[in-house]
Amino acid sequence: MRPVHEIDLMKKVVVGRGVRSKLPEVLKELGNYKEVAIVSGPHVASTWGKEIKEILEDGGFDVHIVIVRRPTKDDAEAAYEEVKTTGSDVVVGVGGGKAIDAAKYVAHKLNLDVVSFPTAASHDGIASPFSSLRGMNGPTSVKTVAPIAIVADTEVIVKAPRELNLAGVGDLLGKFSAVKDWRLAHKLKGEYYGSYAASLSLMSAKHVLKYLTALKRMDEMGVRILVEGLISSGVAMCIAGSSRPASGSEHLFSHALDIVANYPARHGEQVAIGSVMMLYLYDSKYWKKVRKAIEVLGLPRNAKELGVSEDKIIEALLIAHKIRPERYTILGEEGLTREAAENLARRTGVIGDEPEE
Ligand SMILES: NC(=O)C1=CN([C@@H]2O[C@H](COP(=O)(O)OP(=O)(O)OC[C@H]3O[C@@H](n4cnc5c(N)ncnc54)[C@H](OP(=O)(O)O)[C@@H]3O)[C@@H](O)[C@H]2O)C=CC1
Ligand SMILES: O=C(CO)COP(=O)(O)O
Ligand SMILES: [Zn+2]
Repeated sequence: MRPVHEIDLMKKVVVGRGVRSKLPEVLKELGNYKEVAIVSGPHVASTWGKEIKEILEDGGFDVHIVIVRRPTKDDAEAAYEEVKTTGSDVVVGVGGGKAIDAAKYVAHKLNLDVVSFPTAASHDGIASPFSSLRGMNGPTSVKTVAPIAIVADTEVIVKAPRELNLAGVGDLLGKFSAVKDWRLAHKLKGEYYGSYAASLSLMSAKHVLKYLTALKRMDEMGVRILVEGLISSGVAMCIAGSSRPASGSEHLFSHALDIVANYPARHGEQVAIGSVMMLYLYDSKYWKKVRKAIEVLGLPRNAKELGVSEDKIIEALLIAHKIRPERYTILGEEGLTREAAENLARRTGVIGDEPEE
């Protein structure tokens, strides 16, 4: 039990078709803002970013677009310097994970509110108080600030590249193992465990299995289900005050793969495969369910489809436990032996020809 538990949550969530037109009224409802900094990537800035700027200007705001090219601390710092010179009083992140992470970073440094306007639903950072930027302390996310509002326009997100949105589904599938790891750490190490946050996170993964057909279609209904799942997971992190409910050994595997193979695939694609392997270690029936879901959705199933060599998978499995030693998981303190890692990857079909039936 924690003596004091503070929770920062968003105040407003607007999800639906065409809700970008509601941005001015959402901002007016939340604060007395006048100058808006839109933080966006170069491609999105010239498409959706431009349209959002016009919508906000029509709503009476002064708007500055600040471009972030790479998901690095240096680029986020440059964005911070630029936003500072504009004198903006609110930040709106418009884009995929990179833009929203940078927007949260900038807002945190300037002590401003930040609104999340995802143009792709590629992971649960769209709703969490964490940013994942290269060049920070290691590959894991760092605490920045929770968005004060999320405005998710399904008409926008449905037009994002399908692989980006599918990666968001993969990130949600990771919650099956993440929550198991959290519970394990509570039982074995006495770590704080919040059952409400854990349930919320787990529910987002269960929703994926329940609504697999709509998610496979990834039409506006699918996008809505996905966004709601990502928000649910983001809220779980807000409640827990850490990414613990949403990130366990499957995320460690993904972070390790980013290190050994230099960011070979999308976050959620790696996490989903990691979850299959970690659930196998738990001897959970869910390893096959998650594997089946991956197959149905068309997410990468193995090393080849991820675009990495089988050796890199093994290397990642061998170092995963060292990434965040303070967060106990099924990988334990010593990690896996090479033989165990190879067996695990082979039996789950991540390397080799066929998974175990
Ligand atoms: N905060 C967190 O908890 C987490 C954060 N991350 C971080 O998130 C980032 C990955 O996010 P992800 O969304 O996959 O990648 P990006 O934000 O890099 O987006 C990928 C590409 O898609 C483009 N794009 C975005 N939306 C659209 C759209 N609607 N139509 C067409 N193109 C679009 C982007 O354009 P443009 O170039 O204009 O941006 C970019 O070129 C990484 O930096 C990773 O570290 C990962 C996991 C968790
Ligand atoms: O991706 C995340 C949750 O889905 C954040 O996880 P990390 O804190 O491990 O970076
Ligand atoms: Zn994740």
